Amino acid sequence: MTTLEADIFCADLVRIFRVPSRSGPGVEVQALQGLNLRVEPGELVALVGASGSGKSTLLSILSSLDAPSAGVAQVAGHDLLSMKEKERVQFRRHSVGFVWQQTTRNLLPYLTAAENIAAALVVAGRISATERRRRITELLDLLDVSHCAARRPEAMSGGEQQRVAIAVGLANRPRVLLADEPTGELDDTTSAQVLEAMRAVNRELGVTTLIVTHDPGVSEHVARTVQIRDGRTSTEVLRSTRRDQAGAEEQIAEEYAVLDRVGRLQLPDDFVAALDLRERVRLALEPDHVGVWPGSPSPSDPREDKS
Ligand SMILES: Nc1ncnc2c1ncn2[C@@H]1O[C@H](COP(=O)(O)OP(=O)(O)OP(=O)(O)O)[C@@H](O)[C@H]1O
Repeated sequence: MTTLEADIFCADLVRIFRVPSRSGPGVEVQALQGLNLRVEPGELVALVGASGSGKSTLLSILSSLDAPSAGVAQVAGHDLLSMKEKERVQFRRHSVGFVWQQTTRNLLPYLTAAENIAAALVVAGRISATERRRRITELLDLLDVSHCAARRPEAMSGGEQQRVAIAVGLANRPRVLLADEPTGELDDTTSAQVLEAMRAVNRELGVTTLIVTHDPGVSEHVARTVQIRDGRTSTEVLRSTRRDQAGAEEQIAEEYAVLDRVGRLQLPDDFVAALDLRERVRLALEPDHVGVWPGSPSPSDPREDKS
């Protein structure tokens, strides 16, 4: 296991919440159960999971708002478990940018778009007025919201607010951009525009981007989607484009299961349902793959055919 060059690296990450109870010793909720995730510099990854799967818990840890109970968590070269307060402030100002679902968390309501970006620049350190103006213009152009420069959030659409929020998140040239349900409050068309904007900044600035969402539709906009289930990453879908024999472009989506360090993997729900797999399955090691069959012998089992 190596963290070399990864911009986001989690290994065996565990987060346990202790919930007190008046009548007894209380209960423990294991929100993350040994999560593994590696995101390379410049990647754009969507982390998709149902409600309660651990998405917000992971994002709180990656953004240093919360600390894990055990495991390894590193972002942009910072070790989140050993980080002291001074480093945490630097980390949040310079190494990561954030885009949250609620606009009120992203933008100050009494400032215009340009002033919101200026505020992020000023908080992070000394910057000349000329450089500040240049950076604001550059970011508003990049996110295609120059027309919102002098508007407050209340005078912008939901999609414009989120694109300005991305500009604010990128103001101090972070290595990593973390987005929590950035399209959660938007309709489908506007969501697609915001995701396209994130793709553009990822492509043009090379900023490593992690989008956390419950919306499986996001996976159509990114090359890599990681599924989180029960506090663990379970499967991944990798999308690529290739040319068929006639030279036409075709989109390919391939599903992979995540194998953890001790050899565990989760089968996708639809695979389990299709073969009615339950309780135990039969395994066979073949020269180039592992076969998985329902526990009871079935006519489709190749080993049955041989006998
Ligand atoms: N502060 C807390 N105290 C106790 N349990 C918690 C706490 N925060 C989260 N949990 C539990 O941890 C699990 C994961 O929660 P989390 O909020 O990370 O899921 P999520 O995937 O973000 O869900 P949603 O999409 O609904 O926000 C859930 O069972 C949740 O009830």
